[in-house]
Amino acid sequence: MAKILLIEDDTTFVELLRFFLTKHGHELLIKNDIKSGLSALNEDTFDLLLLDYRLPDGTSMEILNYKSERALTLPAIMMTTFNDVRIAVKAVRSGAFDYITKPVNPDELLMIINEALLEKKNIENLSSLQTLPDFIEGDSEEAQKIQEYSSLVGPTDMSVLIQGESGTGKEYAARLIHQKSNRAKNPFIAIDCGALSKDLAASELFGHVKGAFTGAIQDKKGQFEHASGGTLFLDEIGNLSYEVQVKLLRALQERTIQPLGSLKNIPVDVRIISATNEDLLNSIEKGDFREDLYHRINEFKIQVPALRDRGNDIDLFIEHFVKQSNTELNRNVKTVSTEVKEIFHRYEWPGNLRELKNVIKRMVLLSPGEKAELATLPEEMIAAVNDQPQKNTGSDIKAANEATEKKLIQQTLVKVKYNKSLAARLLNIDRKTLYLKMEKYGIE
Ligand SMILES: Nc1ncnc2c1ncn2[C@@H]1O[C@H](COP(=O)(O)OP(=O)(O)OP(=O)(O)O)[C@@H](O)[C@H]1O
Repeated sequence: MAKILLIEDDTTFVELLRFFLTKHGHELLIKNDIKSGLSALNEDTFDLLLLDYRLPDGTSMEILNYKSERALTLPAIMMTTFNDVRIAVKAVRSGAFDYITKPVNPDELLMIINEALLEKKNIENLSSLQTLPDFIEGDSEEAQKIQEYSSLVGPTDMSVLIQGESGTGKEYAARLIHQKSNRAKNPFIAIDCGALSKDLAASELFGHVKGAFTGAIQDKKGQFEHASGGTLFLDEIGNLSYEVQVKLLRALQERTIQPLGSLKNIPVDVRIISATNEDLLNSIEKGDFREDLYHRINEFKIQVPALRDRGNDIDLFIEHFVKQSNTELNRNVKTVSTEVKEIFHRYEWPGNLRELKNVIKRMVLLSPGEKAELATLPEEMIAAVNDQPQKNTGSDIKAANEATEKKLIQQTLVKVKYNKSLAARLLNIDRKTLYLKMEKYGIE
């Protein structure tokens, strides 16, 4: 049983949810707008948030922001209309556990709630998952490179920077590196820097002593100390404030930390793996990210490819996620129809593997038989594919162009012995564009 805060203004729908969720043993507190929702959140503790996106006094992004600022760990599920799916993806990036589109399928909602509660429990019980269940390697050249690089860099103590779009598997890659390291038996602690408020980030990383700031009622160890002997995974590192970046740099250089409010230097032995889905070089140019820290965390870079750039790896993931969903949902889907497969291959997957996993779970849930049909896919996904210009199936022009471009850049760089100004001139592009492309293709 979970204590759920439901923030929704559609009274009929509220009644339906109240009936359904209490029938399944959950306790519900219902609020109809952001203002009353926030004060409920402030006054009481809940296990889960169920949020309607559009509310009379704004959108639920405000609730998600409040949750991040306070570093509240309770999972939030966003309910949106079909047209709001992009917003829903944004919500997930802003810390929502998942989203569900309206009209809500009650079984699907229950499934997501159960998953969210399970994940919350797992995080609370074990912030370091030592095993990587069901890891799919992939056959594409890019995927093989991740394996190869992880094996090479794993046993070293080098700081690794993992770049890739949201949901591509950056945390999975980080766990893989940890597993291949000599630290594998020690903790792997993942911190979502995007979800930490400016004020809490330093205390979360380095700890604090009693009285260090209002609300610091007792000493608290930071994650650097908890990860001792192991790996600290800093996800969305670009979101750390400048002040915390300075402290982090000092911790990495001196291998000691100073809890807030303390003068004591505590030695730490932690390997740092960071991840970002933004271009940190851009952030450096804008003055948002320190260049010295960038070089310190980027002793080795791994680029995790977007799902749309992984060629036929998608077929392996489809098979894998279908099997996983069959087990979780007690279904028996053995194949997907040709139409479904075509949509999967043509869709752009802005949310990458996480989105594919969610779409497949929904598809499996809605498939009573052995074959998953087109009607089980979200309508907006089919519409998005149908709006795209038809691709030349079998030969992906974008991928082919990018491969040619990458090869040309590599050949030119070798020819001019990595003189980038000369290479840029020969390639007829400016230096900045060359740097961006080298970054994009992982050319060192
Ligand atoms: N190699 C893999 N094999 C199987 N499943 C994977 C693999 N990589 C990622 N996944 C699945 O995809 C989901 C997204 O992966 P992950 O959380 O590592 O992505 P991310 O890039 O760190 O996301 P974000 O940018 O939001 O932090 C995970 O829940 C995991 O189930």
